[in-house]
Amino acid sequence: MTYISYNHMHKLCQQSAIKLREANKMPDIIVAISGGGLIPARMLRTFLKKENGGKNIPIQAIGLSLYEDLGNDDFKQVIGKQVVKTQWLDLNIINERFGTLLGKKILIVDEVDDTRTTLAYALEELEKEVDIAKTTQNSDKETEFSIFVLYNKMKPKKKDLPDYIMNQGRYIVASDVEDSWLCFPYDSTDIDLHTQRATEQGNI
Ligand SMILES: O=P(O)(O)OC[C@H]1O[C@H](OP(=O)(O)OP(=O)(O)O)[C@H](O)[C@@H]1O
Repeated sequence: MTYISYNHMHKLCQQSAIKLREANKMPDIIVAISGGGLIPARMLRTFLKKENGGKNIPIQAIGLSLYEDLGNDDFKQVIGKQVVKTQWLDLNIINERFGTLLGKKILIVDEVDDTRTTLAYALEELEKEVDIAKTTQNSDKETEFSIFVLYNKMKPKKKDLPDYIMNQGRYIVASDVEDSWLCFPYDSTDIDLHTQRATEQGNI
């Protein structure tokens, strides 16, 4: 098990904000995948603001949850894992506030890329929103998606991200980690013990 401290997440966000600016990937809008993506998104915003000349970058949240479908058939214990939307963008508010999604740089943020199922789903669904906006607004303006994760587990993935994400510097990872169980501080019921374990493992 790998114990992660708040400090570790915070410092990775600090380093990553610099990387994002240097790679010209400063977003117009952050889309955080709730729940785990909310925390790095907020930490990152602090440092992106610094890199962005003091201008805050808005965070929108989407809720995605991995749902293990156990099915009803006694012989099939686990059919597979699918993603369930628990919250989605309010496009009325986005359009009112930002004009449109089109032409924007959008950074999708999550805390961990495990099987990549959630990220692939998030991107696909957000791309659908862009396609709808292009049709309704009669525009061919592109929206530039990038993805930021704090921890990428180095393991075979169940889903792929498109080449335009992987090959154009649009998949930004703060830390590549071994495939072990990651214990995040917000899941802990004893934060002092948790932080002590994270410190012993050097994740501080
Ligand atoms: O790469 P994957 O295999 O798709 O897994 C990664 C996802 O799993 C966790 O979310 P979870 O569904 O557990 O919800 P939570 O963020 O609310 O804890 C995590 O926050 C990622 O979004």
